[in-house]
Amino acid sequence: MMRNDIFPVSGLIVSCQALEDEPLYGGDTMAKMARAAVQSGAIGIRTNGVSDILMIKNEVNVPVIGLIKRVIPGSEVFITPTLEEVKAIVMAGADVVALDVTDREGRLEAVKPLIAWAQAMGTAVMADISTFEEGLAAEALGVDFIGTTLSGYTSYSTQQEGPDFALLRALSDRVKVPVIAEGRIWTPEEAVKAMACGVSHVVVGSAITRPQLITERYVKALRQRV
Ligand SMILES: CC(=O)N[C@H](C=O)[C@@H](O)[C@H](O)[C@H](O)COP(=O)(O)O
Repeated sequence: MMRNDIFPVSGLIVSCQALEDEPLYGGDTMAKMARAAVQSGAIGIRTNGVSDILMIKNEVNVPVIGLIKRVIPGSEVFITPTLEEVKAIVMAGADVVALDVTDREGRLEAVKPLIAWAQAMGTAVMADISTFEEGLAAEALGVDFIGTTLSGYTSYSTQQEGPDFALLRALSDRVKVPVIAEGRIWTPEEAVKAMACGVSHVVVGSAITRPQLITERYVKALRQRV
């Protein structure tokens, strides 16, 4: 399916997420992060959890990609694992539901009713994938966007420090569904390079909204000098 109506122009989507164990968790902190991002030109926000989706929808006027991270014991699928989360995200008013579309634990089959439910409600679906093959499977499942979110986060995908540019290029060359670059993009130069691979949009999270990780990079660099 093509949902060019959601993000009519290509650009930067800022992921504003703080989990319970992170310093910025709670209150309206992520809504403020979202406001700062939109003030400076972000065309969309990606966020986790009903409360942050609601507050961000209230705060800014750009499309919101919603997900719910939930760890189910015995399973590795943690991004919007079940229909319960899909319903909560849609009801909270997200414009796009992001969910795991990886080839493990029978997920490529199990995810079908989740995609169908969201789309029947008029909410688009972003498939978070980790490999080229999963991208093709996601397209065949009829998702609206394919994100490279999970490359490096499944045991069998390419593990690397930087963004998976090879995957961005390969998928953009092959699929008709818009590809969203996501994962470990830390610099404007990397964002530009991702776009040059042919993707429609770039998601940047930690490099903008996780100060503890940004600080860590500086401290590490300073410690490593000489
Ligand atoms: C693997 C996983 O759980 N990714 C999550 C997905 O929503 C987020 O924790 C990331 O921050 C997001 O993907 C953006 O990536 P980065 O923060 O690297 O720019």
